[in-house]
Amino acid sequence: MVYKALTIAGSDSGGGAGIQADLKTFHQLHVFGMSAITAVTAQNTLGVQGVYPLPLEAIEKQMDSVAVDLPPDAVKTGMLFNEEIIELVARKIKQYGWVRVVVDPVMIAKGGAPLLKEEAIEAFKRHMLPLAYVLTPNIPEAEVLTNMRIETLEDRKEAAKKLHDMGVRHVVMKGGHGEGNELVDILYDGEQFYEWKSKRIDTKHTHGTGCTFAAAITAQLAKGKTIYEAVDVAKRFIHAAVEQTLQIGSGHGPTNHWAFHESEKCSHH
Ligand SMILES: Nc1ncnc2c1ncn2[C@@H]1O[C@H](COP(=O)(O)OP(=O)(O)O)[C@@H](O)[C@H]1O
Ligand SMILES: Cc1ncc(COP(=O)(O)O)c(N)n1
Repeated sequence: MVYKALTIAGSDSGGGAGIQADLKTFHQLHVFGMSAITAVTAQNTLGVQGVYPLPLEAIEKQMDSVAVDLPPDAVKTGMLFNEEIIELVARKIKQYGWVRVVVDPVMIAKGGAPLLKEEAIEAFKRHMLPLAYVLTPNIPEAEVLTNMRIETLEDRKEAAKKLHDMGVRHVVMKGGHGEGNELVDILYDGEQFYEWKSKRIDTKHTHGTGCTFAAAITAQLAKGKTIYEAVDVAKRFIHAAVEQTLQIGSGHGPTNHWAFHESEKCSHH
């Protein structure tokens, strides 16, 4: 059986985040990767040098081409940039009845460049949250989406509940932006909280962590795994990718997309 996943996201010329991170991650997890590019970014480990959204027609055609011939088993969205793209992508997801949809609320690149326009945040909330089988905010993104300050673990749980009330089926809040040596990612399914704790690795090479993590969840969902199993593999995937960093570029380098596969060779996920 060949499982297929589609990523609807921005291109990162530097290869560490966006479409490139998603496809590399799908591939490492043995899922056939497909893409609909929303915007092209000129980007490297030092920052974002240019953002070029694609015409709506080009985005729509890519989604149509994939949908009619290569129906995906799971879908991921990343950089959506503006209100028009958000509305289009939401409309097409509904049109094709895609259910296993992982929405990564990409807002700003590590260096501060906006990947979602501020005036598009309301549209994002309105159109994308109800379509999210899984939403994967980091802490600052969860703060923007819920209009609340998140400091304690209790705050994170309260924000997760709010996001669930806003239409998200499963909230996976990432703890990379928290404090301390221990890092906690949480999952809320509307009833229960689950936690994944790990050691915070001391590195500046975290470009693309969010994309890679959400792509790993998407790949596992494409294979029919439960959300819990999917987050479990994604957590191990990103931990290996951050731990065995590649040391390329002179800024915030990418994660190592092949580290997980190398460390778990011969096992089937
Ligand atoms: N320094 C780190 N050491 C280990 N895991 C990390 C580190 N930074 C991020 N992660 C993991 O990478 C994923 C993305 O984290 P986060 O930084 O919160 O999101 P984003 O990359 O979207 O800002 C999470 O699963 C988080 O636990
Ligand atoms: C095209 C594109 N999409 C997303 C990100 C966010 O990356 P991160 O995973 O580090 O939050 C990025 N830098 N570029």
